[in-house]
Amino acid sequence: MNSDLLKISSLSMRFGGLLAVDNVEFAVRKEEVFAIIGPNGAGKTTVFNCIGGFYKPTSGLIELDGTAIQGQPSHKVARHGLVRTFQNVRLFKNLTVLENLMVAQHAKVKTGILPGLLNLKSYRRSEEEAVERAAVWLDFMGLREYANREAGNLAYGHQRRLEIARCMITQPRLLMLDEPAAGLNPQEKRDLQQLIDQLRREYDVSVLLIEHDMSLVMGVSDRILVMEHGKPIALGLPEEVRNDERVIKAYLGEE
Ligand SMILES: Nc1ncnc2c1ncn2[C@@H]1O[C@H](COP(=O)(O)OP(=O)(O)OP(=O)(O)O)[C@@H](O)[C@H]1O
Repeated sequence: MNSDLLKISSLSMRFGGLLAVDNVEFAVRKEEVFAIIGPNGAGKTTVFNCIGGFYKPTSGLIELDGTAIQGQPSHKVARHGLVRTFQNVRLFKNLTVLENLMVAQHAKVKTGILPGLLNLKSYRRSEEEAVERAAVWLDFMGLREYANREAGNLAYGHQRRLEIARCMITQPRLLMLDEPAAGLNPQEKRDLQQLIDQLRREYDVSVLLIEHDMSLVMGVSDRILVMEHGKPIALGLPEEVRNDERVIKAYLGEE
């Protein structure tokens, strides 16, 4: 049985004369939390952008459960069950918290102009179901009391949780988190670690994250890929990576 959900082979991305990602290979297993770390400019975000359909890789293969997805735009990639958050939270800031969760489900709600105008029963039912799903995620994330507040007015930590809820409500197979701990206080970081753990356990989702916060990475990841200058320099369990000479050198060299 193949337990790999996402498989990256010989991935390279060139920007003009710069080889930002140089022959990267790794696989994320089903229900695994997999982190990519590395000093600034190592190529982590570029790998993310290739996987998420924001960049067309110069070469290489990206497979999700056996289906090649490289070069597909992000909305198509999302249909395969791969969704992401962003380094700087991206929400519809003028919409309420609940509305953000409703918009995220547009692909599931039976919309279409005619059924909506006629207020058909099937349309109403599917909208009710979407509200019910949103309520479940509001509770799960501790955001119910903010349901009718504009997303842009939420505390930053809550915005981050809403962004993750907005991904999870689409029932993804792979959740990609781009520096989810950035801007969070120590308590919020501990909550985030618990949250990631819980999502994987209860929702069978694999998590791929980029993160600079080492305590979160070491605490939550099953395996870690370390990149430097576009190349993978280590891949293994947290304790293996932590003690790897090349990794220590890459990080010390940064300071
Ligand atoms: N769109 C782009 N055009 C040109 N160069 C780019 C582009 N995106 C990234 N780069 C370059 O590619 C290299 C890798 O950048 P990338 O953002 O992937 O690194 P990173 O590991 O995510 O860094 P950080 O931790 O600072 O976010 C850098 O030298 C960067 O300047």
